[in-house]
Amino acid sequence: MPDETGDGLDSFGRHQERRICCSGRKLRVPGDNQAHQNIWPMVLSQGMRRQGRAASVRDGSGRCLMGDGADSDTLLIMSDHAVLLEGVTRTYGKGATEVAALCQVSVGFPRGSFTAVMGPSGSGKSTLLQCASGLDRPDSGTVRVAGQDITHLGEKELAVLRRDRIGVIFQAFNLVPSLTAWQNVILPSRLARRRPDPSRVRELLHRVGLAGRERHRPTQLSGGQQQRVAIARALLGRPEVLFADEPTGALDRRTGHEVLALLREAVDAFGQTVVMVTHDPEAAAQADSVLFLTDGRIVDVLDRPSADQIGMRLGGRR
Ligand SMILES: Nc1ncnc2c1ncn2[C@@H]1O[C@H](COP(=O)(O)OP(=O)(O)OP(=O)(O)O)[C@@H](O)[C@H]1O
Repeated sequence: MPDETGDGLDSFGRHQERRICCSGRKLRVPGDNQAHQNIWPMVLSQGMRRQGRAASVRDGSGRCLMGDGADSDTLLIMSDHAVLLEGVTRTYGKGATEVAALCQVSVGFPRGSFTAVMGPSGSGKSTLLQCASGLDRPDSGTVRVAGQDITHLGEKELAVLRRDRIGVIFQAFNLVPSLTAWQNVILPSRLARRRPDPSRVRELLHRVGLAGRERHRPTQLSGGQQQRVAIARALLGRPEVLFADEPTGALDRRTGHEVLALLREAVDAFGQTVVMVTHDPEAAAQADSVLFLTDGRIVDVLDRPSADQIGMRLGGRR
């Protein structure tokens, strides 16, 4: 198949097959002069073009998902991504201080999947999460959440989206200082006019190791405990997508395991989608796939790797 885009990809961006495998739905795409090709729509390596040359797209059972002339946009949406980034670029600063935090990143996170994002410090992991969750705007490219293009949404619409569909566990905890741990956990539900189930709130606080701390205010809690309040808060509403930036970084081993179990359960029992930045190979090994960033670009994806395999990929330190 000729490299028509000049960037190492054929007209269907098919080089992703070589290095991308995941829990996403596998589609079969007919090539020009080849039998049906399998492609993995979960992650599109940066630089993938919309070629729009697929004659038709069929799923594994041969059912036609897409007809003549439809473009790869349709293909991507049909593959049921909870979050989809296409050609996302985010640059900070200007001139001599300019930093390209993300360069043409295209990646899809399938509904009900758990993805870990890894890479060296400054490789763009947090920026990826911020752009994907609508907390930051890319300079170019698009971000879709549940099929909706959020790139140009106003602040009010973004706030509603984040309240109703997205949970974030970020390094800045954003707890309300005047509220107790319990009140902080239920605040988003209250704002969304939902009545939180007290037994679920109790269970979550217990599982993140905060039993007995329900009435403490943030200033009466350690940094790690404050983060755990934020984790319980993000999990309570069972959002469609959960973005977690180093959720276990400040936790002891036992609580870290419990938090990872909660994230895994969110995916397995409730079909939520989790995207988690971590530096810890043990934590990343809980995910369905691990995506590696370097200098703002996706450079590799591993499917269900072990902690040892992840350690090897990071530089053979294990
Ligand atoms: N607000 C900002 N202003 C200027 N530069 C920024 C800003 N935010 C991030 N950067 C730069 O963008 C690059 C990517 O940052 P980012 O925080 O996404 O990296 P990271 O992979 O999450 O790093 P770490 O693992 O250290 O948290 C870095 O070079 C960083 O210095």
